Formats: sequence, C-alpha cells, structure tokens
Amino acid sequence: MSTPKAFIFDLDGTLVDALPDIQANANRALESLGYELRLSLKDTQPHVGGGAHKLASNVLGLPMEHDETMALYHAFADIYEQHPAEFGKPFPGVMHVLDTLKAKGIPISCVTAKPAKARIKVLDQMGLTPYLTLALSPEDGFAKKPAPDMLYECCRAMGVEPSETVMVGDTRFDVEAGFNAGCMAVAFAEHGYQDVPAEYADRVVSLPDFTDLLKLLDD
Ligand SMILES: O=C(O)COP(=O)(O)O
Repeated sequence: MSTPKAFIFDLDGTLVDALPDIQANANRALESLGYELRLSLKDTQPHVGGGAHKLASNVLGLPMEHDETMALYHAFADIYEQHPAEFGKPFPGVMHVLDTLKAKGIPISCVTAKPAKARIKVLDQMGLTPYLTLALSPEDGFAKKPAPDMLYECCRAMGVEPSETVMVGDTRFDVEAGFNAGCMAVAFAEHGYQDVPAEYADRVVSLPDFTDLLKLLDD
C-alpha cells in the first residue's frame, strides 16, 4: 500500500470516548420529557454511531418520524450542546497520532453522526479542532454514513482523492462509508463501541492499539 495522503476519522468511539456523555445526556433528555426510563452505559453502547435521531428511536422503541422520537432527539441534541464534554476524553494514543500526522503535514478530517452543534463543542473542548481541515455532521446537509458523501466533501477540502485516503472508525457505518467512498484502506479502532463486522474482518486494518495506525506511514 502506498503512503496515505490524508486521514478521515469518525468521532465517537474512534477519536473520543463519548459514551459516558451520551449516556448522561440521553438520561437528562429522558428526564426533561418526564420519562422514568434511564439508560446504563451498557444500554447506551449499542446505540452509538447511528446518530441522535436513531438513538432516540431505538431507546423509545418508536419509529423515527414519531412525535415522541422527534421530541427526544431534539431534547438530547439541545442538552448535549450544554454538556458536550463532561466525562469524555480522547482515547489513549489519539493525541499522539494526531500530533504525528500534523507534524508530517498530512491533513485530517472528521465525519460523525453527532448533531452539528454538539460536535463543534466536543471538538473544541477536547482540543481537537485545530487539527482538522474539516469536520462534518449530516445536519450540515449530507447523507448519513454509510453514504460516502461526507467523506467526499472532506477529500475535496483536503485536496486529495478518496483512493489516497484512509477512513478510521469503530462501527459498521464507518467501515461501509469508507468502502463506499473508495478509500485506499479502512482502519478499525478496537477501543470503540462495536466489534468489527464479521464480513469485513479480513478487509480492514485492525487497530488493537490506536497508534498502530502510524504503521501505515513511511518512516
Ligand atoms: O451516534 C452518534 O451520535 C455518534 O456518531 P459517530 O460515531 O459517527 O461519531
């Protein structure tokens, strides 16, 4: 494999351990709407990666377009903006990887299902914004992962082709988005919230340690 010219990272479960913030904010949103239901970390984990609207639908067991789903989605997004990084932090190795890529002049972008305003605050508060050429959420006007649209836009902004770019994620949405975009490789962060989808196991670069990503670079 030739040396990648750019990297695109998923946010939650890949760059940032956001699960405790997602849990806390989902519970605040449920409480604000009068539900008695509360989520444990374990309850919350399977719902990360598909975005806040899908999380609301899954948690309530109601269709996406249902009024209660919409109300929980909007409450969650608003509350997340007020509490973007109470517990979460970058995973071990993330800052080293970003510093190394930056020092080598390799551009980096971020594509997430997270609501846009929450994403901006999370990236700011965790000190990640200065590393990124571009960060996008579906609310910015793009189809959700696994559609490749946000990845294409990031490649345009970074001045590279998808075939010169590595996608790094921790869910099926990320893996499929990377392959749908025609990325040169898809890397899977094992510190994230899901196991690598079995049918992709032999096609992804697995990262037991996040800094293994740097092995894709020439010295
Ligand atoms: O489900 C979420 O909000 C997180 O999405 P992400 O894994 O694409 O960052």
